[in-house]
Amino acid sequence: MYRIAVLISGTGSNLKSLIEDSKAAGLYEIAIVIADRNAKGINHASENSIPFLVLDRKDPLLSDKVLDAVKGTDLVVLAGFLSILKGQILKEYKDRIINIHPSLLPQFGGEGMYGLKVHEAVLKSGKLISGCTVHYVNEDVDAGRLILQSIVSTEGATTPEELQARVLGKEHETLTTAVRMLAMEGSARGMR
Ligand SMILES: Nc1nc2c(c(=O)[nH]1)N[C@@H](CN(C=O)c1ccc(C(=O)N[C@@H](CCC(=O)O)C(=O)O)cc1)CN2
Ligand SMILES: NCC(=O)N[C@@H]1O[C@H](COP(=O)([O-])[O-])[C@@H](O)[C@H]1O
Repeated sequence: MYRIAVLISGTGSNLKSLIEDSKAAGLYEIAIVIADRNAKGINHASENSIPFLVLDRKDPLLSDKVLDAVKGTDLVVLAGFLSILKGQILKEYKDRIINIHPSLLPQFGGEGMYGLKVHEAVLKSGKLISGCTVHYVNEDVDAGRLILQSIVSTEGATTPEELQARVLGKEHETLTTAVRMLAMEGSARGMR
């Protein structure tokens, strides 16, 4: 079975959709959930008997502790994870860490661009469309190869919260689709 680790920092709605999809699809299982703070989303793990680990985002060894915890998994999924990964994990898990970002990268990404800040910037820009992006993770924030994008209209969205809610709904289907694709590809490779 294709095993994934899911990393969170917040409410975990993307984690929740991955938990539901893993049960529905049977293509992958969530081996561990890791938070870099006492995130509400941990409740989704505990309610589904999924092992979880809470780390400290201020810990200089955070990335190394994440690497230790994800060993044995096939894919690491950053689902609202707000710490920047550094060092050995990026080498050992090259092309095996993905992230979901709430804009159409390369626009509105990079250091400092997370959560509502992204949607504020999109609305301020006057763009008629926004969306979300699943991409590979490398040492440069939000600069890895794109995997999947989904588009939403910004029409009628007057607050960042309204746009966030619209984009978040698309994130759930986009992230689960991307994970299914990688799980099928990984399982097929493993069969060769
Ligand atoms: N090596 C990488 N690590 C991470 C990436 C990445 O592409 N490469 N993506 C981020 C997720 N992300 C956008 O999708 C992102 C997350 C956080 C930040 C940011 O500026 N964070 C603040 C701290 C915020 C907090 O802890 O509350 C900061 O670092 O000062 C930007 C983009 C995940 N990791
Ligand atoms: N740059 C990273 C970033 O902004 N990630 C965003 O954090 C939210 C987490 O929501 P969730 O905890 O409900 O899944 C999501 O909107 C995700 O795109």
